[in-house]
Amino acid sequence: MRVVVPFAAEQPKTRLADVFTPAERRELARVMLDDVLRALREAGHTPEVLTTATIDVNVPTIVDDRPLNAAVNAVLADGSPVAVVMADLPLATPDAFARLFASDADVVLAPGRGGGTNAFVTRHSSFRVDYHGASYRDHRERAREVGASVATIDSHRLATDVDESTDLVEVLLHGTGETRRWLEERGVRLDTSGDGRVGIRRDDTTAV
Ligand SMILES: Nc1nc2c(ncn2[C@@H]2O[C@H](COP(=O)(O)OP(=O)(O)OP(=O)(O)O)[C@@H](O)[C@H]2O)c(=O)[nH]1
Ligand SMILES: C[C@H](OP(=O)(O)O)C(=O)O
Repeated sequence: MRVVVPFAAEQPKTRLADVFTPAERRELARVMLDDVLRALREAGHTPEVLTTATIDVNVPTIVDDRPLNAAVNAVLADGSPVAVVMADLPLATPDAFARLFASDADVVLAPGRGGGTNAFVTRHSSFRVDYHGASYRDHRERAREVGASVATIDSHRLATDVDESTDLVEVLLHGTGETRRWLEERGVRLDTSGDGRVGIRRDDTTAV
């Protein structure tokens, strides 16, 4: 099955502007992409990157500068089974991906924290994406509308996409790949000083 990884190459991770400079956000996006590609390869897949601009990466790329939905739906228009896996899932492991691919439902969804769709498999030629907002809920409805059977994968590792600074807590606690190392090298640390949830701070800046 084709496995396609959408990647915003140019101004990624804008919701992390309170923690990282634009250059750091590009680096972070790339190191997360590399972690995802490594886990997919170790799970036995041959991923392709669907990127908004040319990047130097040792897997096949499709360059498409249209918005996310248009670019992914152009891939789905082929009608063949395909998996779409977001590039910002640094906790993803081969075992977590194996669960995604093990289900034989027509549409298999891995929801993200906060309502998104972090990965899916479709074996139904009419299924199309409608990302943003509560896209997990929207994708379930879309799948049902086209008569597809639907399964949901309950996985902390696949549900953890890195959008906001609080998501970095999960990477520092549970990461096993390069993204955790990259964060630690840049002085990103757990902040356990508060009474409530653990946060993050940077050694070289004020707490965030
Ligand atoms: N090909 C493609 N991929 C995209 C596009 N927008 C986002 N992505 C990818 O889709 C996944 C989820 O996107 P977001 O969480 O919105 O990531 P982002 O756009 O880098 O972050 P924000 O600027 O904070 O929204 C990530 O793998 C992105 O790299 C796009 O327009 N085209
Ligand atoms: C693309 C979007 O990602 P999020 O903004 O939820 O990370 C979604 O999954 O619908």
